[in-house]
Amino acid sequence: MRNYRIAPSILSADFARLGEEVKAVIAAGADIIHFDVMDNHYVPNLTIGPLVCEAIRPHTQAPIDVHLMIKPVDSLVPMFAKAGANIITFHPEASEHIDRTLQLIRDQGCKAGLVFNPATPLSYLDHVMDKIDMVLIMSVNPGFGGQAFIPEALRKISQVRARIDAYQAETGQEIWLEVDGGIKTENIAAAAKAGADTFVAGSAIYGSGDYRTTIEAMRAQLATV
Ligand SMILES: O=C(CO)[C@@H](O)[C@H](O)COP(=O)(O)O
Ligand SMILES: [Fe+2]
Repeated sequence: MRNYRIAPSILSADFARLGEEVKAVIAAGADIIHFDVMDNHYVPNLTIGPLVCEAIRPHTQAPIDVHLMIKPVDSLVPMFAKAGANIITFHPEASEHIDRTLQLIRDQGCKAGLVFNPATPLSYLDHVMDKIDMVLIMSVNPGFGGQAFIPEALRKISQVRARIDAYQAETGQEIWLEVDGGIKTENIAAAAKAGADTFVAGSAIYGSGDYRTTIEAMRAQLATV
């Protein structure tokens, strides 16, 4: 069995009690905090920035996984690194110089990743695998929590899994494969079977009455893969 990681998206948390909400999901068995940044430009929604990242940082030792849905990208990277981000991912269409942005994230001491919308081609991976710590496959179009999982994402996850395994065999470099959007207890095993190892879930966890029960149910599903 792979080493699976569950990453609740705080987009569906109670923003008035964000520190407690972050602690609660980690205490309930989650591994990573997923932090969705939207700019009302690259995506049609507006969320949170580095100040909020800095505010939640003292509330957990778990990695903070910052998903940037913003354009341009580079100016905010050092601000999020300073605010305590551990992983920073961005959408390749939103960066003028993808290699430079990946390097900038690593230079700031964070893990770097590329995010693929449902219609974004995987060819963006072609010449930058050496600078990538995580690939994030969107299983919804970015911008909102609570959307339905797009099944075609499974095929894309399988294709990325094959690329990662081949690259890892050749170089030894570890690359995580995250899936984001519409992940629930009912479909998490399918995403794992396709090759994902890190699972973002916002509404399915924060919208459930009992975070621990939901995370345990997800892990039980992962144990069947
Ligand atoms: O990046 C995004 C949406 O753009 C996600 O991280 C969502 O916040 C996940 O929410 P659910 O689909 O799990 O409710
Ligand atoms: Fe996200």
